[in-house]
Amino acid sequence: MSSAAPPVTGQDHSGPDHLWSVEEHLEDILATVRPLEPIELHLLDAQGCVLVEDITVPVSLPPFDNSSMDGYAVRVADVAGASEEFPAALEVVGDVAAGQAELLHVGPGQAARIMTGAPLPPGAETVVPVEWTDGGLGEGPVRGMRARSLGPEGAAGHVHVYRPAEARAHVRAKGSDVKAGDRALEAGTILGPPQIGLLAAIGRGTVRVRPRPRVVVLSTGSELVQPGAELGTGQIYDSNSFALTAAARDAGAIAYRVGAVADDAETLRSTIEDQLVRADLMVTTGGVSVGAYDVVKEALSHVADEDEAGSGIEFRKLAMQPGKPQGFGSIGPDHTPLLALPGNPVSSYVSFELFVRPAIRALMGLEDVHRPTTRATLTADKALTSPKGRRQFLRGTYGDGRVTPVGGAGSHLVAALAHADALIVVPEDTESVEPGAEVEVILLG
Ligand SMILES: Nc1nc2c(c(=O)[nH]1)N[C@H]1C(S)=C(S)[C@@H](COP(=O)(O)OP(=O)(O)OC[C@H]3O[C@@H](n4cnc5c(N)ncnc54)[C@H](O)[C@@H]3O)O[C@H]1N2
Ligand code: MOO
Repeated sequence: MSSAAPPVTGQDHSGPDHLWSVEEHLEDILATVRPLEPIELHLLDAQGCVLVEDITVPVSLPPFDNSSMDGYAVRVADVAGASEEFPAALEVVGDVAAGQAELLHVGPGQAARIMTGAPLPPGAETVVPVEWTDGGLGEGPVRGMRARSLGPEGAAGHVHVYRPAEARAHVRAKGSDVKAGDRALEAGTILGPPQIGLLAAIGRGTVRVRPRPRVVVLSTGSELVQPGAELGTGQIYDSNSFALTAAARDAGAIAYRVGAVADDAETLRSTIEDQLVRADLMVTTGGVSVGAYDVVKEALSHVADEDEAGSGIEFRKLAMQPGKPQGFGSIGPDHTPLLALPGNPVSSYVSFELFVRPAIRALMGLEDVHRPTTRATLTADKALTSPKGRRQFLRGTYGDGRVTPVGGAGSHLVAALAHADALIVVPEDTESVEPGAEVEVILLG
């Protein structure tokens, strides 16, 4: 609709017709949003969070030499040259099980039955797997040990060993994983399942991380009905608050969905005030364009705290499609950032991906706040068209270096959005893209 060129940073943004570029709006948001203060969290509560401390290993892993096989702990010389024809016959002095505190001593001509993970008993130099022995049964090689409850005699008597073993075979050395004093994890690490596993393995119960931001999602519109209820004339189901709450969780936030608020400025203002207590970031949808019932704009245009420079919500137009009308600023005593997204479902989702997701990830202290992008060859029946001066984000499916549009450009097309896994980016100065052309693609993961 507009032929305005993408604005240049530093130019006057004050005019109502000024179109902000996607980058300018995002820069503005990211300049405002600061990482949350670190807190100490239990390991599972810290999943997905950024570590803010270096973690040093207090105790080596493994903490002691232990067996990697169920078998017999023996001396190397006692099994040297052993074969099926000429097995080594050893006296079994007992069992060493994982977690057993009292250790047997293995002397010359002796063997201790040992379980995976159990400490190598003093005197023993190596482990022969049970499959290389007769398991004490005297009937040739066995496939495993009999359960202790079924065959308690297995911990005594004699065992025939059919193969030799080198020193420390099937032995996991103390400290072979990490040593006491080593750096286990560095500050800045994102705690995924393996990192949480390592922290637990070295005995850490809690860690200092930046917490997940609490994001409150609130939709507006008197036409909106909660899914599951009956639709009246002129009503539609509230899908935005569900999509965006899910998207906020997917981005790493603890997200709270507030049911749709009717188009009444006073109700909206008080609902937002009530919600501020549990919000590190507020997201609203709808009510930001130029209609007579565009209540978000009406309610939030004048919330600036006169004592605090820079507070308040500013409504602006962006050189993008969908997602042209946007509001951004801070609100309440703690200057909680608030993003007011347009109501059209695809517009709100695309806006979330471009602006809210990076804000959530910045609050988490993540370095890389953006979705991955790639270049792909456009597969389509006909050329794509895009309004001049607006960066267009079309929905598509991506695979094998190719991207195919799904549905059209309409910002009401939720079904097509549900079948897309990528956004096709058509730059501001491009009005048409031919099939076979290379395009930029944002991968939605
Ligand atoms: N005269 C003009 N009209 C419009 C303009 C404009 O520049 N001049 N901009 C258009 C664009 S672009 C957009 S985007 C929308 C944004 O409108 P609002 O943010 O005020 O959103 P609403 O009017 O409240 O709703 C728009 C549309 O989306 C549906 N909607 C809203 N909330 C939900 C929800 N939670 N779940 C599902 N669907 C929702 C709503 O029913 C409307 O159909 O303005 C254009 N108009
Ligand atoms: O720009 Mo609106 O967000 O197209 O639908």
